[in-house]
Amino acid sequence: IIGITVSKQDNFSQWYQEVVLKAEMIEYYNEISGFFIMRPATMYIWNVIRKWFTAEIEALGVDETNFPMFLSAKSLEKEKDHVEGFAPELAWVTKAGDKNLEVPVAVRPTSEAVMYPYYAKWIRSHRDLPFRLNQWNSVVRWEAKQTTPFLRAREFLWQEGHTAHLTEKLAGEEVLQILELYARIYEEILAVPVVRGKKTENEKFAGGYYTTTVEGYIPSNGRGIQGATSHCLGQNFSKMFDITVEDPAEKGKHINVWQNSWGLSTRVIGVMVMIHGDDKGLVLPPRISKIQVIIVPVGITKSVTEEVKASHAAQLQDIKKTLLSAGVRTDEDQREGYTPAWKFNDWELKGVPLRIEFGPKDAAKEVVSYARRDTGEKGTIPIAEIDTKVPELLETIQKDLYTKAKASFDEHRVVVEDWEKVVPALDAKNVVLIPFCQEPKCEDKIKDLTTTKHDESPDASVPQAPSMGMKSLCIPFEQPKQLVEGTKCLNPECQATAQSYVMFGRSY
Ligand SMILES: O=C1CCCN[C@@H]1CCCn1cnc2cc(F)c(F)cc2c1=O
Ligand SMILES: [Mg+2]
Repeated sequence: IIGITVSKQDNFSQWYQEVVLKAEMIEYYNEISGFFIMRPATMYIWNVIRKWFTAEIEALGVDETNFPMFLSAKSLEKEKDHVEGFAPELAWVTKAGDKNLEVPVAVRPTSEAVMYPYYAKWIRSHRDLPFRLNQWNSVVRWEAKQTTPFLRAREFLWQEGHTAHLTEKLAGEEVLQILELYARIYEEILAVPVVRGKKTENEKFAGGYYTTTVEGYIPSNGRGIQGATSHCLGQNFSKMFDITVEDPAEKGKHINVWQNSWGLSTRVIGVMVMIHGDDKGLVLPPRISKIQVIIVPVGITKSVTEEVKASHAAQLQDIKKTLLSAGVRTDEDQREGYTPAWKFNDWELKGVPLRIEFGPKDAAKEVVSYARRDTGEKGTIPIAEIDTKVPELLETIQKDLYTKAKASFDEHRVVVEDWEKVVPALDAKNVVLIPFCQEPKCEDKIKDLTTTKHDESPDASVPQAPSMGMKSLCIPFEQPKQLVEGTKCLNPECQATAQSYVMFGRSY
């Protein structure tokens, strides 16, 4: 096994590709670019998330559904004004066998247009509300930009929830309930901190009314990344698709329902890899690690007597059984012909959070030796205490991973109230919180003003690589501080009054 050949610091994008490949999470689908094969290590993580989220939304009264994967041009037509921007991403089927299809069909990039004609049919009375369906599937978006595993693929797994409510208030409550579930997936399961907020007009889903989002931060390049979105669609789609109920307050009157749609995709796995991984490879939070503890036998040299070998082997089995019955996902590495060191590297590459080394010396002292994957810390635990100490250690690892990532995000999320300090802050791998007027045109201008074209650097001898401008990431629900009355928008070319602090950054 050759490990990761580049350092995360020096070559982040190659580091990332090597980690997802060598940790056996992904295989490139070489037949067609932009598609990736998700292997068991990935599907284990996705299924932990799916099980947890399914239980939570079932408790909210959401049912599961499964709609066809193809869209007719006719139903796409209904949402044409906001879909036109997406048209280049649509994949079309034009033939079946050697016959052209009368009417080409599109592969779903999302399922509003597939589902909502049937919402119109099924939702008649206010007693049908709230109407809530969720489906787990894959969608296809023929991305033009460079693709990368998990973060930007032409097909990805996600869940898409689509709900209908009687009032804006009821819809709004659910939008935030789901957003909080997304935040918990990141924070409690993936040990990744996120900022909760609302997208600006420029960044929201154009077909919707407003978009709420959880935003992540990638320390390696200081970029923001959209983690998952929960949209209130308002009555936009119920007007397009004529989804109405009789007004309970006024007989004969019909009202368009208020809808939400919310989605979280396998992108979450890429975010987790980028944040926790290191130069030895993947680092998995215990909550999502298929193997939480790997036991590696050590010290079985030629000089060890058969008798010691036998008792050591028996004790190792006891240790494994004790951990398994303590609810720890435990395995042993008995591969012949590989040194312990080789095995250590292999399991470190695959991100197993805790290694237990057990040899005759440990047996004699009635301890196990351990090594934490996240910090490398080593120690020993009395065999008599492993059923409590090992689960505790795994919990500590989960918490420490989150705490470390949270500290990094908090340190690199800075309030900037002097325009000159914005680009330097971005260059120092920060996302910034600036007083902002929230005008779309102003946001476009800010992106422009913060895009440094090459050769604009002071001494042209060192042509500064062009760096992308900053986009708005979200309007944080939790504002960093009270905005002083009358504060101006930070954009020097804008005279408008700032509405709030808005988080901006270079982003994925
Ligand atoms: O983001 C979500 C959550 C789950 C349900 N859908 C919403 C909005 C999806 C926004 N969106 C996102 N991407 C798209 C790509 C396309 F090619 C296209 F035709 C339409 C879309 C498109 O509507
Ligand atoms: Mg897109």
